[in-house]
Amino acid sequence: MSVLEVEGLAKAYGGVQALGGVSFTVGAGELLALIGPNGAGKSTCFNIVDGQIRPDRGTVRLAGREVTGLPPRRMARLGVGRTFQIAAVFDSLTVLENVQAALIAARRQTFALWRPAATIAREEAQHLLEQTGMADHAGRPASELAYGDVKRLELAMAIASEPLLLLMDEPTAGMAPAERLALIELVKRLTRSRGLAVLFTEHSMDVVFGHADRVVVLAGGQIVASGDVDAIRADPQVRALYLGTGRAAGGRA
Ligand SMILES: Nc1ncnc2c1ncn2[C@@H]1O[C@H](COP(=O)(O)OP(=O)(O)OP(=O)(O)O)[C@@H](O)[C@H]1O
Repeated sequence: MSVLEVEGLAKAYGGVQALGGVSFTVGAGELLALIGPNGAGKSTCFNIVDGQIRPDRGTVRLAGREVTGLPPRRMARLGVGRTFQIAAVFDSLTVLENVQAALIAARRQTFALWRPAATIAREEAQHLLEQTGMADHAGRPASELAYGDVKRLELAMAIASEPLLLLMDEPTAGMAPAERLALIELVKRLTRSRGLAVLFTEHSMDVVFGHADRVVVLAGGQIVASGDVDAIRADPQVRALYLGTGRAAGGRA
């Protein structure tokens, strides 16, 4: 059974058909890239899957259960996590405290008065930092981190809630090429080791073609191609779509 199954998703804004009937699945342990030119409908698709907007038509199923149109809080509780282009970490907390806060929020725990906050979920937080290669930074304020480390911290926080599905909006935006590849390799390792399903948007084609298991290409709200990276790379429609952008297979100029 797929972790995420979307079928016939459609959404119009006034006269603009942002999505015109989109269907795809993401399985456990799979890294699926959703790519396409600006305005293709990627964000609309993400926003439907995490409950921020309701589709006009179509269904969203999570682990076999229909969840179409549920609000974001319910989606989050059912196992949909999301990271945004702009990292959402607390600058004034340490790296470890940020992950502790994410664990506490995920469990809807409150700070027990008789228990110092610093001890709550400390070991699990440390474990998550180890898994994301951030253990050496545990005691540093998040404000001091380099950008690539902020993204790794954000990833540790995102998996703290043990999502079934993680949506990642351009996870490597603003990173240097080597850093981009290191981050997506980490995402892929976590995807495999945790059996996570990851759906990500990405403008860097080196990231997509180097690491995605499958790619879905959207244009004008429709899927124009989907398949493994070799099939997508060779697809004449995809090549035509991206030709003239100055990159081998697309991307923001
Ligand atoms: N709230 C909105 N109101 C009106 N039109 C919208 C709204 N959100 C998106 N659109 C339109 O729907 C279409 C799809 O937009 P969407 O943001 O989903 O594309 P995208 O692939 O995420 O683009 P980008 O790569 O630029 O983020 C575009 O034509 C966009 O202008």
